[in-house]
Amino acid sequence: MAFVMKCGGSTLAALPDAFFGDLRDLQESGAQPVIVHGGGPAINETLGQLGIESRFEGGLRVTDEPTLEVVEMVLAGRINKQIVRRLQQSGAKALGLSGTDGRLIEAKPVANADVVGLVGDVTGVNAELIQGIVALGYLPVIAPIGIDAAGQRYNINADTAAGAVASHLGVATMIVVTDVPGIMRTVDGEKQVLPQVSFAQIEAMIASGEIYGGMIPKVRAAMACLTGDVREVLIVDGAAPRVLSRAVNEGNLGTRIVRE
Ligand SMILES: Nc1ncnc2c1ncn2[C@@H]1O[C@H](COP(=O)(O)OP(=O)(O)O)[C@@H](O)[C@H]1O
Ligand SMILES: CC(=O)N[C@@H](CCC(=O)OP(=O)(O)O)C(=O)O
Repeated sequence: MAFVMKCGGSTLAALPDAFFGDLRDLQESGAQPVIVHGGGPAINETLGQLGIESRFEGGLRVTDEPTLEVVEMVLAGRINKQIVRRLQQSGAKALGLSGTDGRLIEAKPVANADVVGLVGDVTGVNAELIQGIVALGYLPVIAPIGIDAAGQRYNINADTAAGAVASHLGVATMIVVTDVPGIMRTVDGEKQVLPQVSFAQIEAMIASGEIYGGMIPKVRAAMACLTGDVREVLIVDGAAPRVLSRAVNEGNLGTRIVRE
């Protein structure tokens, strides 16, 4: 029972060892996790250190050549290897790759490339390569950099990349691990987690501003991947104890988005 887990940069640094132990247990029990990770805050940090200004348009980082150089360095280098090391420390077998390795993530420029630059949409995923790595007993850890036929690389939002990997692999579940307990709504001045949301509710919450910023690419990626084999997307908090095994085995935490 394979599943794709997207791990956001918002929560990566704070994830406890137990989170990786949980992944090891799931791998050992035959659950076949595949990880796609982000790293937005770490990219911001390095861009800042290098004095490169950065901004977002509609949730996507405006990416020119020097920015892309840093995005690849941070995601495919520092963050990807950090996750692989932590998994290995927990006793899991992990293999880190960027979306350019083995043409794992094929991409094309996004529709508004004139505004955001070298940002990609996924056109294909080398599912055979991922399945081969899983069959060897390794947990694939994928950085969201894409490549086109001409060899041009692209910066891809990690939620978008994870949704595309889930679709192309044909897994039933995608789990989005972030720094909030799910999609929240304020009712009578009190913040509540929505256990389930419909596509219509999502659109209404985006329109009203109740879903904003980094949550927008998550819900868009969720709705986009809930078309083929993918049956559910769970948005959960990385800091919650045993969050992954509870999501996989019980399913009743965070916010669930299902196919309509
Ligand atoms: N309705 C909402 N419920 C919960 N979080 C929301 C909502 N709308 C926007 N957000 C924001 O989305 C953030 C998660 O997105 P982001 O920071 O991009 O995380 P990640 O790095 O995990 O992708 C939350 O920390 C919160 O600030
Ligand atoms: C095009 C685009 O915006 N790419 C993202 C890739 C990393 C990412 O998505 O990281 P999080 O999951 O931590 O947000 C970026 O440059 O920040």
